Amino acid sequence: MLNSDKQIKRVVIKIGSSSLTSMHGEISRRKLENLAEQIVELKDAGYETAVVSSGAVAAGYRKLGCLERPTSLPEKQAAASIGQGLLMESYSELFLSHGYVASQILITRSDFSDETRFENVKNTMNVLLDRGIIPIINENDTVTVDRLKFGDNDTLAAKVAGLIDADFLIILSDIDGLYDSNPNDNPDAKLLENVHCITPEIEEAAGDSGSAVGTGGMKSKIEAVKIAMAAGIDSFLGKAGCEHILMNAVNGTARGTYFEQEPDALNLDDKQQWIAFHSGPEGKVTISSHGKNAIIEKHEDLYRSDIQEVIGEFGDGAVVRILDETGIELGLGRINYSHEQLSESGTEGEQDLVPAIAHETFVCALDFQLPAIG
Ligand SMILES: Nc1ncnc2c1ncn2[C@@H]1O[C@H](COP(=O)(O)OP(=O)(O)O)[C@@H](O)[C@H]1O
Ligand SMILES: N[C@@H](CCC(=O)OP(=O)(O)O)C(=O)O
Repeated sequence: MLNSDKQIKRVVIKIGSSSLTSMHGEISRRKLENLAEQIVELKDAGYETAVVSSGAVAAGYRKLGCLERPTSLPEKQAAASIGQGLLMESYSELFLSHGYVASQILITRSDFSDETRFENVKNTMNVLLDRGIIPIINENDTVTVDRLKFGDNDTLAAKVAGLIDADFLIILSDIDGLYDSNPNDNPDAKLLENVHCITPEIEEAAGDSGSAVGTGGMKSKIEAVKIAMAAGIDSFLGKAGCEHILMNAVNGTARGTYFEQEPDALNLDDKQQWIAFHSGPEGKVTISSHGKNAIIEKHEDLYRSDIQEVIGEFGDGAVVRILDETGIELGLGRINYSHEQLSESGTEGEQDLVPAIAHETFVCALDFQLPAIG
C-alpha cells in the first residue's frame, strides 16, 4: 500500500524476460499484448511512461539455433541482435494500434559514465516523454562487453528513473513481490508488502533468479530499489500478468511490495546521482580526522591540507573514493586536483584557495546505501 500523498506523473516500468517470452525462447504474444494494454491504460490516464524491457536474448536465442538460453557472450549478443528487433517490432505494432508511438533507446554503461552522453540521453528521453512517445529502453547487448555492462535491467531501470526524474519505478517480474526468504528454497516464505529501508536481512533474503531466462534475480531488484531510493523515487515490485497491475500499482492498491522511503530521508541531487552511480571512481584519497569532521559533521569543503595519502592516478575533476585514516570508505567526491598536483607540496595559502573536494560534490556512504561501483 502506498501511503504518501506524492503525486505520480512520470513512471518507469521494468519488464523482465520471463514476463515477455515463453519458456521456449520466443516472444509471448499474449503476455506482450497484456502488458501493452496496461501501459496504454496508464498513458490514457495521463501518465508519462518509459519502459525498460528485457527479453532480447530470451526472444532471439531459439532463432539463433540454440535450444536453451546461451551462456557465452558472443552467442548472447547474437541472440539479442535477433530478439531486440523482434521485440521492437511487436511493441511498435501494439502501441500504434492504440494510437501511441514507441521509440527504441539502446544504452551502454559508458553512455552514462560520460557526462556529455549522459546529458544527451537525458535530453532525448525528455523530448520523447514530453511528446507522449513511449521510449522502450534496453542495454545495447550486442556491443557491450561483460566488464562494461550494466549487467541487469533492474539497475538500468533505476538509473533511468533517476536520469529522467521519474516519480515511480515499477518492476514487473514472475513473482508477486519480495519475500522474507527465497521462495525457491523456503515454501513458507512470506510476502513483504511494505519496505522502508533495505536492511541486511532483506539483502540476505534476496536470492538469484529461479527461471531459465531471468538474469538478475531478487538481488539485482534490491540493488535497483536502493538506487531509486537514493534518488528519492518510490518503487513497486509485482507480478506481470495480473489484471490492471500497473494502474493498481500507481494507485497504491496492487498486490506486491511497495518500497517507500521515510518522509525525512535524504536524497541525492542529479549531480550527486551521477557521482554515486555512473561516474566510476578513478582513485582514492585518505583524509585526516580534521577533514572527516569537516566534510561529514560540519558539511564543509575538504582542503588539500586534509589529504594524507593519494592512491592511484586521476585527473582534476575525476571522482575518487574518500577513505578515513583507518581505510574505511567515507564516500565519493569530485576532486579538483590531479594526483600529481596533490603529490606536489604547496604553500599554505595556495593550498586553501580551491577546495580539494567541494561539499556539494560529496556523496556520503553513511547516508546512502551506495551499491558496489564497478
Ligand atoms: N526473497 C525473494 N523473494 C522473491 N523472489 C526471490 C527471492 N529471492 C530470489 N527470488 C527469485 O527471483 C526471481 C525473480 O528474478 P528474475 O528471475 O531475474 O526475474 P525477471 O526475469 O523478471 O527479472 C523470482 O522468481 C524468485 O525465483
Ligand atoms: N538486456 C538483456 C536483459 C538482461 C536482464 O536483466 O534480464 P532480466 O533479469 O530478465 O530482467 C536482454 O534484453 O536479454
